[in-house]
Amino acid sequence: MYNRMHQKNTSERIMVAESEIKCVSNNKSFGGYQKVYEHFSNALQCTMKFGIYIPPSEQEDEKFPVLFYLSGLTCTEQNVITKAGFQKYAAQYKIIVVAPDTSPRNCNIPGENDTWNIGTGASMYVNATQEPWNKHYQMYTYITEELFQLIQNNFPVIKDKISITGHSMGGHGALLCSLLNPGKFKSVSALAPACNISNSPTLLPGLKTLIGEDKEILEKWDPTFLVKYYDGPEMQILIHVGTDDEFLKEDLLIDNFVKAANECKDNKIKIEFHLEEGHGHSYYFVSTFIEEHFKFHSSKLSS
Ligand SMILES: N[C@@H](CCC(=O)N[C@@H](CSC=O)C(=O)NCC(=O)O)C(=O)O
Repeated sequence: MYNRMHQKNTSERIMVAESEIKCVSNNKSFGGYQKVYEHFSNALQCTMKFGIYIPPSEQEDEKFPVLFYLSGLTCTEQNVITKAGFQKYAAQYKIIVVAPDTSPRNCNIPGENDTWNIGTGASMYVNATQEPWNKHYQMYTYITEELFQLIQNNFPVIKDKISITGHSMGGHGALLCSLLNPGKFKSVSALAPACNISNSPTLLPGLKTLIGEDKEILEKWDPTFLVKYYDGPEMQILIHVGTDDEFLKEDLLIDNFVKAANECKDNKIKIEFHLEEGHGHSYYFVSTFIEEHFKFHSSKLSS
């Protein structure tokens, strides 16, 4: 099956236990292939797309570590694969990069497309409990179980070498998935992450829509609350953010996360924080520092 991954045509269909995945685009890039697949998600009960970059291989059946990249509000799988310029580093460090979409789509939920920070493109990477969102908005399960397994079942993956990163709401997602699953990810990093979602004026409306208003429940999905009680293996977290990031002061609340991480017992959380002069929130910032994140993850994935 691995060899089929490098076929030039895009009509390949790969049968998996859960559902068929279909390659809908395939572009050669830095010796590897940037592909986009489409499949029906059982967790989300809708059709989803994900990007996957397969690095160049030197021998048949070569397997690679994996980096999940979670994107932010308004994104699809396309933003990072067309704007971040990561393929050069994924090829250099021989890492598969998985770029999921940011939410279920076309679920016919009233209001799903009304605003940029609620519903479509705004899953907050949580499992919704509120009707009617809960039938489809199970993005935490999609990322940490369904897609996590699908990638291992269908691509040349080294199964215990999987890391996670993300930008903005996706940075929140990367911190959330790693803190709730101690040891599942070899490393975690984030670019301009939303660290304290239950206090973020921009992200809280989308979160409340999905899981309600109960403060205790909101905090269960908030990395700044979770990190205090983290009791897994020691975790080093690389974070970059720009001084001119429009969301820095009111929405990202990175200082709250760092303060809470310092309260974690046995000092298990070590944060390498970079405040970058003059940078904003966009993919011009992401593409500037993405190489640092590949270097960081490569050092952990190869250990
Ligand atoms: N309000 C604007 C800005 C939206 C925006 O900046 N989205 C960021 C993520 S914000 C938190 O997750 C982003 O990644 N945009 C995609 C891109 O390609 O820049 C709007 O409505 O667009």
